[in-house]
Amino acid sequence: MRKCSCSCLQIREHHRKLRKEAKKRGHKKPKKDPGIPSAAPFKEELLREAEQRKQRLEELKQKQKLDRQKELEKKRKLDAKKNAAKIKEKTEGKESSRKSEAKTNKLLDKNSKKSFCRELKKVIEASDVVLEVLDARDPLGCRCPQLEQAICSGEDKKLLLVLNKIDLVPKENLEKWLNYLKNEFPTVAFKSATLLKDRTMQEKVTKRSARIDLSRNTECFGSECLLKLLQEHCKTQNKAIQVGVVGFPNVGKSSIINSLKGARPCNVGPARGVTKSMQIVHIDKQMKILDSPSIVADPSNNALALAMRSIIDTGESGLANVLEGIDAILNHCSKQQVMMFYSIPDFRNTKEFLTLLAQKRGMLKKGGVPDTESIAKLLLCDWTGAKISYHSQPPEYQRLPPYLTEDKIAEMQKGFNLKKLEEENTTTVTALKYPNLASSITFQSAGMTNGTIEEKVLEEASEHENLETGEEEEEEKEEEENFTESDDDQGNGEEEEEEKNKEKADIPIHYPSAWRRWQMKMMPMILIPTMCNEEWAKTWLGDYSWPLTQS
Ligand SMILES: Nc1nc2c(ncn2[C@@H]2O[C@H](COP(=O)(O)OP(=O)(O)OP(=O)(O)O)[C@@H](O)[C@H]2O)c(=O)[nH]1
Repeated sequence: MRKCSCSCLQIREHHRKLRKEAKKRGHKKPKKDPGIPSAAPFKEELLREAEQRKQRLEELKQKQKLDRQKELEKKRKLDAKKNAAKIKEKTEGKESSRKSEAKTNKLLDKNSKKSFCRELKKVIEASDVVLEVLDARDPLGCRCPQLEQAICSGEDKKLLLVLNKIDLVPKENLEKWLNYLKNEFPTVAFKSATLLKDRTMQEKVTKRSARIDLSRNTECFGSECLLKLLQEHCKTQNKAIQVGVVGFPNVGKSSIINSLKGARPCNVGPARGVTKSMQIVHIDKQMKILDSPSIVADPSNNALALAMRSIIDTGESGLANVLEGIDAILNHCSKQQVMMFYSIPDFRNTKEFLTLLAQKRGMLKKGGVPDTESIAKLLLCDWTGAKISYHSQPPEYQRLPPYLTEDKIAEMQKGFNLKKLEEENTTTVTALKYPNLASSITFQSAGMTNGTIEEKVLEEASEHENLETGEEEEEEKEEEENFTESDDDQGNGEEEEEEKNKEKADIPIHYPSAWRRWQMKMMPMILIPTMCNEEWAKTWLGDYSWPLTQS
């Protein structure tokens, strides 16, 4: 008992202390709402009202909560929209930069095509004799009727055909072609030296000669025959002559010049379009040889001609052309032979062929995906390069092109010792090793390839293209504008609604306490009768009733 009374006292003492300290700090306890006195009239009504008000308050709170949630959702949506817009801007930026890149590429392409034309024209105009270089694997496909016509129509110009890369076709096929071509223009069988000695090469050769036999690549065939032919013509002319070397890309123009010179003054490579401008090479006092950039293939050519004879853009934008090119090549070859040559199983289409080949050669992208694009580019280079052996057959019936009459043929042959040429050709043919017919892929030529010789033609084509691309761009712009306008309209409507909701949510709500509300309600009931009746006032208000009663 004692213990308990002691602890009670201590607690009371503690509470007193706390109250004292609070008083000192001036902190008063908040007054409690006394509520409605139980004797008050209309109590139940007031309580009901209070209940209703509570309910309304709850509803309002709920509504405000919902509004806030809506607002948050809208904010989130807006943020998402902004982010999407940013991403779109970025991608559009990239796209536009890609577009501009493509445009510049196109421009470069156009400019280079123009300069190729210009340089080729210079070479043709400056030449007394023009050598049209043909790839022995598809001689007809390497002939350009526009070029031949331009030379035939010019006075005192001679045109010779040089059948290059004869080491890549079967002997019997080569002979057939020589017999066919000699009926139109004097033709020289040729095999260029593909690995010519310069200082760096000599070092390599001495180091590696023990292992690799380079004689096949360093030796050239037909150069003596060609040089003799040109020198004889030079004698008949009684002046120094200039010999232009022309042809489609990769036919071996520069390699022929290097072989004639016995050195490497001209750049050679497996890529197309290595030579970009006219290059003069002095053979002797009487003869200069002019290297030229390739003939620009006309876009109106069929897919095969474009694949084999044009400088295809191997960038991203030109990928479709590369695949189309491979497709065209495969369609013009014997499938069985292609399968044998590449040692791959049967394939249904070009894509499958490229996939199989990429897998076989280990050309894989990240995750082991076959790199079909790279293998396609490589193949395209291979088919005009220095390795693959394929052959096409000359047409059964020889039909002369319209610009080539019998008289013109005789005129072109004049001044050349054709008998000697034939003899020299046969010695060249017999001196070389050839692939056998079975191992060489049979290829179906697409015929002569149209080329663009005149710069004017290119300009007209580019103007036409510009007009088309301009129209396309305008259409794109219009579409974009329509899209953004409709987007803006939607956005404005939503924003207005949001603002209205915000205004509604911002209205402050003050709720008086229950006691205050009771007072307010009861005030007129007390005041009106007291103002009218002195007795009532005295009983209700006592001494405070005098100002009311006096008035
Ligand atoms: N097997 C073989 N390959 C050759 C022969 N002549 C040229 N080549 C190869 O063919 C490819 C193209 O040779 P280029 O001399 O650069 O051909 P181009 O016509 O000057 O090429 P562009 O300058 O691009 O027009 C090179 O890889 C040469 O090594 C040849 O007689 N036999």
